[in-house]
Amino acid sequence: MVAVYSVPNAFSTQECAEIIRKTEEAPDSEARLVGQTRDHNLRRASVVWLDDVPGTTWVMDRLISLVRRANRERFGFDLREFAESPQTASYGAEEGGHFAWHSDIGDGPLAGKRKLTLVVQLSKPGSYDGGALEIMPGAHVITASRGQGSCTVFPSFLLHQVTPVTRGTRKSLTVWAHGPAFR
Ligand SMILES: O=C(O)CCC(=O)C(=O)O
Ligand SMILES: [Fe+2]
Repeated sequence: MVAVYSVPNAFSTQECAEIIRKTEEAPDSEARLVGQTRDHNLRRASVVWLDDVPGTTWVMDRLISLVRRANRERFGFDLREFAESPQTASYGAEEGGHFAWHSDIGDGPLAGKRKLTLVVQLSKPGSYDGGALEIMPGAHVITASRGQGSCTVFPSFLLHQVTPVTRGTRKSLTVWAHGPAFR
């Protein structure tokens, strides 16, 4: 089984631009980690919760159908709900934007039920350097497509990272699908 499922052009260039424009109008918060700690060595990014951005229901609808498709075609996990708002993250070179190796499954009531993680690349690949999304399903690291609008889905327990952004800004959109905890 290939551990990472990807869909190129899951969102069009215009749709990515629309999501960026709408989230930039919303106030952002410095990224908090699973468990609400703030560890800048682990992650530096600013985050907007999509539920706080008006007029983005269509985005959630698209994300849900992408997760359903990935789960049907690849993972077959017991998924029950989308218990957390999708999150847009902005990783800027000036702030040293990055997210070190981590798993998305945490101790909290919601983070403990995460089963699939879906990430959409919102930025044009040439607009930033670094900022690669890397996933480690085993001995090898898989680098997610950088294509704007591409979507990458993987089990939330897999270690993954965003390498430091060294030029420009990388924006991404993440959503989790939840279900009974893995045993
Ligand atoms: O921005 C990304 O590509 C990954 C985000 C992430 O790993 C997370 O929010 O848990
Ligand atoms: Fe993550």
